[in-house]
Formats: sequence, structure tokens, C-alpha cells
Amino acid sequence: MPGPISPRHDALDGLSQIIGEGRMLSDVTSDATWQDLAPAERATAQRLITETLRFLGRADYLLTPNLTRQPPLRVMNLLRMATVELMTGGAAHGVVNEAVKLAGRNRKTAPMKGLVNAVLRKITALEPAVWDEAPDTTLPKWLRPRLAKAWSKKAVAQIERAHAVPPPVDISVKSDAQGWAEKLQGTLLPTGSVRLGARGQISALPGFEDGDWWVQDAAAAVPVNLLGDVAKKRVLDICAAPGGKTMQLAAKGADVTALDISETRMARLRENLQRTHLAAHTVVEDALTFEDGFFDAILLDAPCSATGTIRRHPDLPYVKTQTGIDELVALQRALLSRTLQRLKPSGLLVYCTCSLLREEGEDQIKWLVSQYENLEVVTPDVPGIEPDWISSEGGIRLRPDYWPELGGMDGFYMALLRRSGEPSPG
Ligand SMILES: C[S@@+](CC[C@H](N)C(=O)[O-])C[C@H]1O[C@@H](n2cnc3c(N)ncnc32)[C@H](O)[C@@H]1O
Repeated sequence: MPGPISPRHDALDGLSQIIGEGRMLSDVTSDATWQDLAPAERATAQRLITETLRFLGRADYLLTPNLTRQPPLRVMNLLRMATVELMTGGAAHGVVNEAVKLAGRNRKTAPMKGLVNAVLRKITALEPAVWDEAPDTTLPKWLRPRLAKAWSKKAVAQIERAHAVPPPVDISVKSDAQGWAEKLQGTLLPTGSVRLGARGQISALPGFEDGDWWVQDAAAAVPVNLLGDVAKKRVLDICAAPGGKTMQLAAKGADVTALDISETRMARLRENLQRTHLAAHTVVEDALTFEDGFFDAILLDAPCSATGTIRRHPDLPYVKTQTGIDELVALQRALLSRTLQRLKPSGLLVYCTCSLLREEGEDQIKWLVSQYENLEVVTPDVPGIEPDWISSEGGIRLRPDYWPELGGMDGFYMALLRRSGEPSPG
């Protein structure tokens, strides 16, 4: 009898779909087979996938010397998952036995049960220090050289090390950040976000149900701060869903119009507004065709490669390829040009992306000011930003390896621009 199927089986299936087929983890887990799992089983399988992906570079580093040639992908993934479990505290006997059993369940992998057993026994004999010292290679092959060129090889090694640390949970609060930091046993970060201490079910924490705060990475919360006092101002939040920045703007008293092309994502934004008792006008439309009114300030959180969020989404390196980056850069430019048409004279514009690529950040702002007269980059004046995070064109570059002692942050780029008069193409 093969015995009951364990979450490791679902995790292995999921890993094969992510690494083999380039599917996002969120897509995999929304499949009917996953929805039918008991919540605890689903959570375990999801954790196994996330941790295997986070430490895949280290696992391969340990496995490679023990393999004469790379086995089929499913067997390799099984070895990776078991190696990560073994080296992060899993009980040796149980993990190895489960892995051998899992290999035996599948006709194609069954002949390799012996190999799985032999290789994993060697892994169990390794000293823990070997794991800690193994190199982290969390970035995809196409991205590493691009980032090394932009930020240096040393910075890339630091970024990859930061990706291997499970990300903390940050929240943005409506008010009294210090009070909430104390109540939730968290830390008030220099930029004003609260970093939660103890882990647990987020929705069960005080203040969640009452809508006093929402989850938002500290880096993602900075762009709204660049706009300064927005109370009573007409602000257009372009590419707004699921609404982290919309809620910040509304909580600061702005008259917000939140625009997004996706009805499904806008539904989540509306739910978020409802829970937090905050208000915004919502518009589901392509920003490239939107032409309704003029605004004191506009925030454009443009669609991008999301390469700044790999520590939260370790599946991204297997899903995103460099194809598509040029199209994103072109879309960001089109959105920027369109956005300017909706900005009042003297209005403020914040452009931001959760990307680590200069092409989607610094280079876009250089391009924008070269194209339009009467548009100036304004030096940011917000709390918690270190002087060397300000880039040469006047934007802010945030990277996952910043704040290492506090637990890091997502990668982000943002710039504040002011329009004086009509911005005519230069
Ligand atoms: C980075 S996410 C936005 C995150 C959001 N600003 C927040 O803080 O929660 C990018 C969003 O851009 C939207 N989007 C992509 N292309 C768009 C377009 N042409 N017009 C409007 N929204 C678009 C996507 O649906 C997605 O919700």
C-alpha cells in the first residue's frame, strides 16, 4: 500500500510546475487540486515550495558533488526539497524515508529510489556550517549580469544573501505608528512603517478586523510619502490595485481616484477600502485611454518586472524571463506620457516601480525629463531615507540588501517630479 499522500507530494508537483513550466506559485495554488486540500496541508505544501525555491542555490551547491549527472527534473526537485528540509532542521530519518517513498510513487521516478536514498544519506552527514556558508544564487541567469553591471558584483551577492532571509511582515497604519508598534510588539521603522515581531495569523492580530492597518512592505510605503501633505488634494492613483498606496493616500485625507485596468484586482482594492473604512473613487479602465479631469498630484506605480520582490516571491526567477522587459519599458513610457496630460500646472507626479532594473527606474526618469520641458525632478525630503539611496537624477533607489540589521526591504525605485506650466515634448 502506498499510504496517504503527504503535503510533500503536492509540494513536489508544485515545484515541477514552477521550475519546469514557469507557472507562478499563486497560479499553482489556485488550481482545484490545491483548493481541495485541508488548510494545514495546503500551508505546509506552500511553505515547502517557498523554502525550497528560496534555498535552491544552496541545495544545488550541496547536491552537485554527489551526483554524477543531473537526474530528471522531478527527482532533482525531490532531492532539493529534502536537502532544504534536512539542512533547516528536518528530522533526518523522517525526511529521507518520505523522499524515498515519494520517489516510489511515480513510475518514472521509482527506478531512482536507490539514488535518492544514497544521495540524501550523504547530505545528512554534512556539518550545519556547510549550509550556512553555501553561496546563495537566487537570481536568474539573465538578471545577475544586468544587476552586477548596474549595482556591482558585491551588491548582487548582498542582494542574493538578502533574498535567502524570509521577509518580515510590515504594516502601514492609519495613525499612531509608535502606539501600534508597541501593541503588536513590532518595531517602528525609520520610514514610518511598523515591522511586526511575532509571527502568527495576520488577520487575527488586533486592529486588522477594525481596519486600523494593512500589510505593505516598508519600501512600497515610501512613494506616497514623497507627495507630502495631500489632505484635500485631488490625487490620481494610477495602477492602483490592490490598493496599498490608495489606502495611504485616503488615510492622509486626499480626494483619491484609484484607477486600474483589472476588474478582479479592483475588487480586492474595494474590499481593502471597506475593511479600513477609507474612501476613494474607483475606475476600471486602461490608463492609456483615461482622460477624465486634472489632478493636483498623480502617483504612477507602473507594471514592471517585479524583480525587487524576489525575496517575497522566490518563484519569480523561474517565471519571469528577460523577454517582455522591453515591452514593459515601452508601456511605462507610454503611461508616463499619458499621465502628464492629467496633471495640473505645478502638480506633483510620483513614478515608482518594484524593480531592481535601472531601465524601469532611473533611466525612465532621465528619459522623461529629456522629453518634456517644464518638468523638474524634486529632491525627496522624507524621513528614513539615507543620503546614498538618492540617485544621480534625483530619485530614490531602494534595494533588498539595505537595512540588513532590521531585516531588509523590497527593491523599489521612485522619483518625485513637479510640473511648471504645460509640459511640451522637448
Ligand atoms: C504594481 S501593481 C500596483 C500595486 C498598487 N499600486 C498598490 O500599491 O497596491 C501594477 C498594477 O497595474 C495595473 N495595470 C497594468 N497595466 C495597466 C494599464 N494600462 N492601465 C491601468 N492599470 C494597469 C495592474 O492591473 C496592476 O494592478
